[in-house]
Amino acid sequence: MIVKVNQLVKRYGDLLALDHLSFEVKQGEIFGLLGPNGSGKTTAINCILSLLKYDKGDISVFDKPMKPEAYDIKRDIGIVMQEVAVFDELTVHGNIDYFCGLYVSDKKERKALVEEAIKFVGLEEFTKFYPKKLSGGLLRRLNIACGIAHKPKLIILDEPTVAVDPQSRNKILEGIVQLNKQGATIIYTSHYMEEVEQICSRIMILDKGQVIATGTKDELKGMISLGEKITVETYEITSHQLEALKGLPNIISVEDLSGVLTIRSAKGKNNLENVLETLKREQVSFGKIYSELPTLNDVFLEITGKELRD
Ligand SMILES: Nc1ncnc2c1ncn2[C@@H]1O[C@H](COP(=O)(O)OP(=O)(O)OP(=O)(O)O)[C@@H](O)[C@H]1O
Repeated sequence: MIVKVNQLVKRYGDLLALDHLSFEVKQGEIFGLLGPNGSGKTTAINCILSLLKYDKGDISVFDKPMKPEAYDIKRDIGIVMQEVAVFDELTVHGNIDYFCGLYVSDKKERKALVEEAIKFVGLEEFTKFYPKKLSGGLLRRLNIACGIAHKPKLIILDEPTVAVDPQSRNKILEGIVQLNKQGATIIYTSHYMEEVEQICSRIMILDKGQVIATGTKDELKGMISLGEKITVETYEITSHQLEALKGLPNIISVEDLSGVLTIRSAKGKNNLENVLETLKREQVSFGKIYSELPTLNDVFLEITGKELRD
């Protein structure tokens, strides 16, 4: 096991930030930690890294107990924290070389690793730039290069795409998948469900320091009753017509919000076909109609009763 967290409890004064949290990260996974702001993601990461003292529980990394002085373990971990942490006095190249140098003393080996990291995050044209001259997205990419240049076995990224432009965001996500393909196990925290769905092989959903659910995205979606969400833009709909839709098989709910119908149905075949037939039969005039599968937000909503997004 790459990481094992057992019954972790962390309090900040009266606030219970982690409430008997247990989970495991296996070799080769991109493990997603998904939760709204304040759910305890950063606290969990800081405990795993022994940056934070906790009240109860055990943590092991690479099957060894994790402690503040476990330098042999720390050497094989790459960290990309939420806050960009680079030196303003050093150039892009200088920063990556500095951080890589903390782990790799051989000059020739380090030179190759630094070059590779620069190429990897696509900062070739900016190697002589100082951090202050970089855009937010490029700065994040530099932050990532500093965390991964020494080729760690475990890479922990805490919300690396917050406030990043779409181009850099895609570059970062592609890069994470690439690092994983090259053999690194990844822990990825985010409150963006789309990103987590896109890249993570397994996802743990956190809320108020507790595990809400864990599984692949399909397993998580299979845990809820919602199977499909059909949206219909109607011009006008009578209560009789609404009742006809509500009476269809597998329907969970039909909501009418100023002419936009949201029809939620349980897993089952032909939901869209049945809705279309009913609209036609009941002579409901409508514009757009589209069907969507459940998202991780729907999973969160059904389990906790609130939205994942703030
Ligand atoms: N140093 C601290 N002192 C007191 N409370 C804290 C401290 N750090 C975090 N908290 C609180 O602990 C809870 C968990 O915070 P944490 O930062 O771990 O959540 P998060 O899921 O990482 O959120 P975000 O996405 O906003 O970073 C929150 O209620 C937060 O306000």
